Amino acid sequence: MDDVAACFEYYADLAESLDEKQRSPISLPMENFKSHILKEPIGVVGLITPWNYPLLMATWKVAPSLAAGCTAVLKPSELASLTCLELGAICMEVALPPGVLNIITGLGPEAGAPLSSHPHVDKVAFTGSTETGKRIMTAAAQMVKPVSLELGGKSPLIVFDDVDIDKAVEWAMFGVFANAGQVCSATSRLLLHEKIAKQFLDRLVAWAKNIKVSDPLEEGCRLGSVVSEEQYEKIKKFISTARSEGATILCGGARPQHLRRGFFIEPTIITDVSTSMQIWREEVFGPVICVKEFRTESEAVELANDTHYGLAGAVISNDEERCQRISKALHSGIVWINCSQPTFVQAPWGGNKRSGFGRELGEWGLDNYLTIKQVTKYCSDEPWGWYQPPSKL
Ligand SMILES: NC(=O)c1ccc[n+]([C@@H]2O[C@H](COP(=O)([O-])OP(=O)(O)OC[C@H]3O[C@@H](n4cnc5c(N)ncnc54)[C@H](O)[C@@H]3O)[C@@H](O)[C@H]2O)c1
Ligand SMILES: N=C(N)NCCCC=O
Repeated sequence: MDDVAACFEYYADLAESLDEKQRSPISLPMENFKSHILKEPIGVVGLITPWNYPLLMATWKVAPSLAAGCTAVLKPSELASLTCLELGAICMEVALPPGVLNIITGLGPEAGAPLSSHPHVDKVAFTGSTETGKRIMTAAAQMVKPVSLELGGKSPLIVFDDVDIDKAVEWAMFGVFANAGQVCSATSRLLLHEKIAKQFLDRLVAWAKNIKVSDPLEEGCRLGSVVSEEQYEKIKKFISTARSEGATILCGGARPQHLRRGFFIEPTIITDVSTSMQIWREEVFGPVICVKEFRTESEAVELANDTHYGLAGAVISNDEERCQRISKALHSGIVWINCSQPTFVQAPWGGNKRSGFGRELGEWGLDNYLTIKQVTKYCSDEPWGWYQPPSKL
């Protein structure tokens, strides 16, 4: 909730500085022309959002689109619509003019799809799965409608042999067990330098077993249930497929014994993974991490980039130059050094490859909802002189 409020405050400030930036001049090579730009709202925007962080994901779109001067139609996930409806109630309370923010609930094909194909919706901003992203892009293409897509990921975390093991273990856990792993940028592929792999995994298992798995309303809870039965079954299937493909479930993999009800899954660590396995290639969106070892920096980078996704990547090492090299080498929109997941409204957020395109947050998040117009004026008293004037006989 703090992040939601901070996001609205941040874009309220950017809306004001946008006014100051209007009419900024473009320098031209001819003196008899003057040019400036106008940043204008793109129009009516369709905002389609997922169920993980349901209000925050909606806010990342609602706040900048309204700050840009757009009107918006928000379609939250059918699995988690209530906080967005509450946002609507707050907008009414603060007298946002009717029609500026519209919220429609419903299933994707019924309530979401019409936004991507509607001729009066000028842009669609989508966060969700890669499969749905493709559908939205296809529908929008028929109208040549711009889209921005924040899709899934299978982000790597690379740990070198010069680190403080316990500190690195904690970031590895935060990277994939926070929010029960239902985080698009979760660092769900752990790459360990072979020299520390055994020691690291021993510590990781010990820390993971120490996580309090409970009803999130209980004091000290660090892992709650996943969102739905469907998601629960999907995650269990990923784990059983990994096992049948020959991987080792080093820890977790099942329902915690003390929780008979609810869609709870233990923090799960999977080793003996090969790059052809499903668990290495596909997004789980659950508290499941898979592990591989590497020997050299170039091998680590190659493994890290061995994915169709490109949302985030992380590296933990005490060698600053190595971290800088790896930041450049990773094919992702976000790189974390010596941490995983911290997210700031000021910094751009988004992916490459099948993790989508476009950037949310920061000034880039506002640009998503603006279109740029050039205004160019001829300011000489002389005629243009390209054609011969008809002779005045
Ligand atoms: N990159 C990011 O910033 C980010 C953030 C959060 C979640 N995600 C991704 O979201 C996914 C999980 O969320 P999900 O299960 O809600 O995704 P989803 O793609 O199933 O649904 C997302 C939204 O799209 C709607 N939708 C479904 N079909 C549609 C269609 N044909 N046309 C228009 N809208 C349609 C849904 O109703 C929902 O509101 C994961 O893959 C995750 O990685 C990405
Ligand atoms: N740390 C935060 N707030 N992460 C949000 C990640 C959104 C993607 O699912």
